[in-house]
Amino acid sequence: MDYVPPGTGWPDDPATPDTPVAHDPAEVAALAAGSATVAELAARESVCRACPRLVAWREEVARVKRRAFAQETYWGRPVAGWGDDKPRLLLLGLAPAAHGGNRTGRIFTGDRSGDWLFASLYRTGWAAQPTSVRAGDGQRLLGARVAAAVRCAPPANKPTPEERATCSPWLAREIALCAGSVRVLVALGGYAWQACWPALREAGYELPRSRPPFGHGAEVALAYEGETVHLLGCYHPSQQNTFTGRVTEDMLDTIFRRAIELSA
Ligand SMILES: O=c1cc[nH]c(=O)[nH]1
Repeated sequence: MDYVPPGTGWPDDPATPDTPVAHDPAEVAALAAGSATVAELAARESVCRACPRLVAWREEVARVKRRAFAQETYWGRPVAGWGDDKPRLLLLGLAPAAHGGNRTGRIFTGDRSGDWLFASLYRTGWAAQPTSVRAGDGQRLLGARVAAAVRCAPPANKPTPEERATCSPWLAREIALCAGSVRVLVALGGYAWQACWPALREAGYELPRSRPPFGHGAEVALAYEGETVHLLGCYHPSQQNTFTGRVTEDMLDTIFRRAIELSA
């Protein structure tokens, strides 16, 4: 087996061997819509097999592994959202990294982007620890939740438009299940900014007629059941951005401090 089968004791595995599996986009939509809790949603999406290219890639990466992690068992499955079930802050990324979330089973955990992200969340009071290295490491998000627009690690970090559309009901349902408490959403990168727009509409948010351009510090006021909710843009803390100085620690901290102000 090139991935962790459900129900075999992986810390935080939300699924059991009986969890229903989606094999095509229609099943994704039905199972996502029928999920009454974030735990149920996480269980269902964590065994999804609807995108053949992504299933093949996530399992191939889990079989071949990176040399540094050769002794580890890779998760090799879709990576659900993670954190507080009733968050004030919802963070949205692109997709699990091949040797990050696809290895550890927890989004942004065990990759360089996550090192930057969790350090900033810790400095600004949204995380209990400055690092997130593996499921069961004691990390906790404090009033925050992190999810990815696409739940499986994609080849070259680039999901196809069809894969994004197939995965969208999982994202939309997670946004809907958290909407009662969320005051601020942060899109980490332009991909998440684009992907969250239809998912927010499907989740019941009122959006401006046209989507404003993505930028670091961009702010859009949305409404959910009469309450104002803020969408913030933040450059993705990818190695490409952090190596080149396009994103600095201060820039990330500024966004998460702004999220505190807006969610107070
Ligand atoms: O969006 C994401 C999620 C995890 N790791 C990344 O590098 N990007």
